[in-house]
Amino acid sequence: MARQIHMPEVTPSKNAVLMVKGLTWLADRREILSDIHFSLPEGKMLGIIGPNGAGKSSLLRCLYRYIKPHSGSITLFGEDISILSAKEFAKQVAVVLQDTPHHFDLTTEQLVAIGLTPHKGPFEVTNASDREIVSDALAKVGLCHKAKQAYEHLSGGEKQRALIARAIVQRPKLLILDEPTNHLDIRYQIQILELLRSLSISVITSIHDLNLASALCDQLLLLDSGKAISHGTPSEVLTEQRIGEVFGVCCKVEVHPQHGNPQISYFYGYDNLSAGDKDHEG
Ligand SMILES: Nc1ncnc2c1ncn2[C@@H]1O[C@H](COP(=O)(O)OP(=O)(O)OP(=O)(O)O)[C@@H](O)[C@H]1O
Repeated sequence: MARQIHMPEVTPSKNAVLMVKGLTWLADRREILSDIHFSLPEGKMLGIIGPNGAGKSSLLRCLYRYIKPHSGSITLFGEDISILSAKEFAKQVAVVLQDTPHHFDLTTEQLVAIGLTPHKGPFEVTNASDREIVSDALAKVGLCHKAKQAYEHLSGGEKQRALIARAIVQRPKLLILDEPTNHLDIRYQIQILELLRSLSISVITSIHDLNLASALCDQLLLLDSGKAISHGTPSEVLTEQRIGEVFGVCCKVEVHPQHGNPQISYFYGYDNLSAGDKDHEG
């Protein structure tokens, strides 16, 4: 049976921060992302969801200019992102990745202060107001007590929170995160996503936990085998049928008693792996 695609029209909107049209990206002559369209309204949080190998990180890499799409366009406040200078781009877009280069020599607060760079002129030194911005960001992610400690000696979850603090300090208009909750315990998963929501900036984040995505994202974009299968509110995207088709699992979707968005319960003992095993392998 043909799968139903649920994609609203991408209409140019005055308050769209980001507009993606017809984005296609190939690696080794294989189409990894196929004709992706979506737009992100200002101040909203968009969760990119989908099975392993669906193309979530590849899409984010196109958005933060690590890779160049083979066709299609990406505009930020109406401007093609490929023509922005590195500094101009960094003033508007901050990125938090899972794997970051080692920062052996830096304390946590020094790492966070790197986020100030796009807003400073050459040779400008850190002043009292910069230090306040850094300590504010450390407080927001619960890391004040680690300010003077070597960043390399933080735990995986603490490093992740320090990187989010660095992105906050950058004061971006758009924040792009690749699985920011990966290393975090459940308390910090909720806290960090709530923090991101409270920043009043537009956020695009890939996320594996569908219940967390449902609770905290305004919109979801569901990818499968490099194609956008569905885009809309969590209630529009997270249906039992679609989750079954795309992830190959059996589930029940109910209304969450607190936030009213879908709450998914998974059933065990159903071998739907063949239906869900759609990585791009081969
Ligand atoms: N540079 C590359 N060269 C070749 N193949 C690539 C490259 N980058 C990504 N791919 C392939 O593209 C597909 C999508 O990868 P991507 O990392 O974007 O998926 P994902 O949805 O983020 O997966 P996961 O949930 O496992 O992190 C995978 O099959 C991957 O092997």
